Order: sequence, then C-alpha cells, then structure tokens
Amino acid sequence: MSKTRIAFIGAGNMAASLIGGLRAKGLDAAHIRASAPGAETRARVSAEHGIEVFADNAQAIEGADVVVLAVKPQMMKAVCETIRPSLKPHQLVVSIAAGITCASMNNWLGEQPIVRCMPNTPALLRQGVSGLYATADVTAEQRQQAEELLSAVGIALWLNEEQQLDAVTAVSGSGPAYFFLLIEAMTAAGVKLGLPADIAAQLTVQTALGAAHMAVASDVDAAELRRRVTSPAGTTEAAIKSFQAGGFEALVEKALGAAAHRSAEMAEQLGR
Ligand SMILES: NC(=O)C1=CN([C@@H]2O[C@H](COP(=O)(O)OP(=O)(O)OC[C@H]3O[C@@H](n4cnc5c(N)ncnc54)[C@H](O)[C@@H]3O)[C@@H](O)[C@H]2O)C=CC1
Ligand SMILES: O=C(O)[C@@H]1CCC=N1
Repeated sequence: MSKTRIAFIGAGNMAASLIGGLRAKGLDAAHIRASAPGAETRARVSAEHGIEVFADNAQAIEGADVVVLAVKPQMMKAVCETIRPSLKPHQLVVSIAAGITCASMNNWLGEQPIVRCMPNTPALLRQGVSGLYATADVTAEQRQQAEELLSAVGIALWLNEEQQLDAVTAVSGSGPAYFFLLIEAMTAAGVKLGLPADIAAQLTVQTALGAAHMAVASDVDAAELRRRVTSPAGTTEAAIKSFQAGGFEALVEKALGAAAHRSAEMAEQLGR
C-alpha cells in the first residue's frame, strides 16, 4: 500500500473518510489525489489532508494504480464517461456506489478490473465494515490493494457473489440508520416515562455502545447475551414480549428486504 497511488473521483463524506483512514495508516499525501466539481469541496479536502485536488476527473486519474469512484449512484454513468478515454487497462476501479453493478460499470468504462464495495458511515471513525466483490479481471495484488483501502476505515469482508452486495447494503450499508432510529425511539420513550431528554439520550447511547462492545467481545451469540439480561418474569421479559407481540423480527426482515430490493432496483434503473 505504501507505494499505491490512489485517485478519488468525488470528495464527499465517504471519500473523505477513506482518505483520512489511508493518511492515518501512513499513506503519503503525495500518493493520493481527488477530484470534485465544487471549489469549496476541493479546498476543504486539500486543506484537511494535504492532497492534490482537481476539477477535471481525467486529470486526477493520471498515474493512479487505483481509481475510487465515490460519487452518488445517479452520477456514476456520467462520471465513468468522463474518465473512460484516459483510463488505462491496468488501473483498478473501486466503486463504493450503492446499486451500481460491475456489468454497468464495464459498459460505461470498457473492460476494466473492478472491485465493487459497500462501506458504511462509521468509516468516518474508522469503525466501518465493508463488503467487497471483485470481477475476474482483478489480480491478487489488486485485491490486496482494495482490501487495504477499505481496511483503513474498518473491517473488509470479501463476497463470492456480486448479488450479495444488495444484502450487505441492507444490513450494514444502511444499518447505522436503523440503530439511530432505535436510539431516537428509545430516547423519546424514556422522555415519555419521565426522564429529562439529555439523560434519556445519554442512557440510550451509552447502552447501545455497551451492548455493541459486549456483542463484539463476547464468545457467545447475541441471543445468549439477551437471555443473560432477561430475568424470568422480570422487566426485560416484559419489554421483549411486547416487541415480539408487535412483530419485531418480521418487521426487521421486511425492512431489510425493502433495502435489498431497492439496491437491486437501483441497479436496474441506473444501470442503463
Ligand atoms: N453515505 C452512506 O452511508 C454511504 C454511501 N455510499 C455510497 O458512497 C457514494 C458517495 O456517497 P457520499 O460520500 O455520502 O456522497 P457525497 O454527496 O458526500 O459525495 C459525493 C461527491 O461527489 C462529487 N461529485 C458530484 N459530481 C461529480 C462529478 N461529475 N465528478 C466528480 N465528482 C463529483 C461531489 O462533489 C461530492 O464530493 C454514493 O455512491 C453512495 O451510494 C456507500 C456506503 C454508505
Ligand atoms: O441510502 C443509501 O442509498 C446509501 C447506501 C447505503 C447507505 N446509504
């Protein structure tokens, strides 16, 4: 990784977290470039990370080993077209866009080694998790480069089937928002039960953090951890029974199904 040259197309939230992670891992700023149409975005990312920035995407990818496409899915086709004439066959393209398939990218870019990934926003704190899928053209060295890129901001997990990225998007890509929704709902319920809002918020957030740490550190699964909190005929049992009577598990399954379906639908709509 120390010699890898990486160009980011798009310099928003996700690109900035990846750049921050790479810099923290010791990648030289001279090995990282980024392009974005907005002068303010370019000035911010350049000031924060000391990297060279470009308004022209084609210029940004010159000499790069890895080209990271970090723009919104709706922009992917147009962005691919801006780099296609200058892209070299050996340059690895890494896409983090939700719902854009390797086949679409190959249509827009020509045959090119591609790694398609789905990271998530805790990457901002280097606490992210990503699913990665590589096309057959990707070499072992390029797989390593992609893995090092995503591991700079958290855990990187390889998948054998591209379609599984729809499920990754549903579980971990969108996942932080589900936990935030639960935090919002628990805080509001705490307030309804008589707590001051700031106390309810602190109790909720620290409980989420503590539970996540326990789930990571424990050698037993989440179901067992839950059983250990749940005393027979106690308060937790009352709450869990109420969740389950309301169809909690089925609702979660339905919600994640909707996210995965939307990911596949975006591939269909935006992939042409
Ligand atoms: N936000 C999230 O939770 C996650 C987002 N993603 C994916 O990451 C990608 C980027 O998302 P964010 O960083 O959140 O978006 P963002 O809106 O913060 O950043 C997008 C960047 O693209 C740049 N851009 C727009 N048009 C461009 C063009 N023609 N050429 C070059 N750059 C251009 C913008 O200036 C901006 O810097 C999306 O495809 C999204 O699906 C993936 C996982 C999680
Ligand atoms: O909501 C979205 O479409 C993106 C992809 C995963 C998280 N945010």
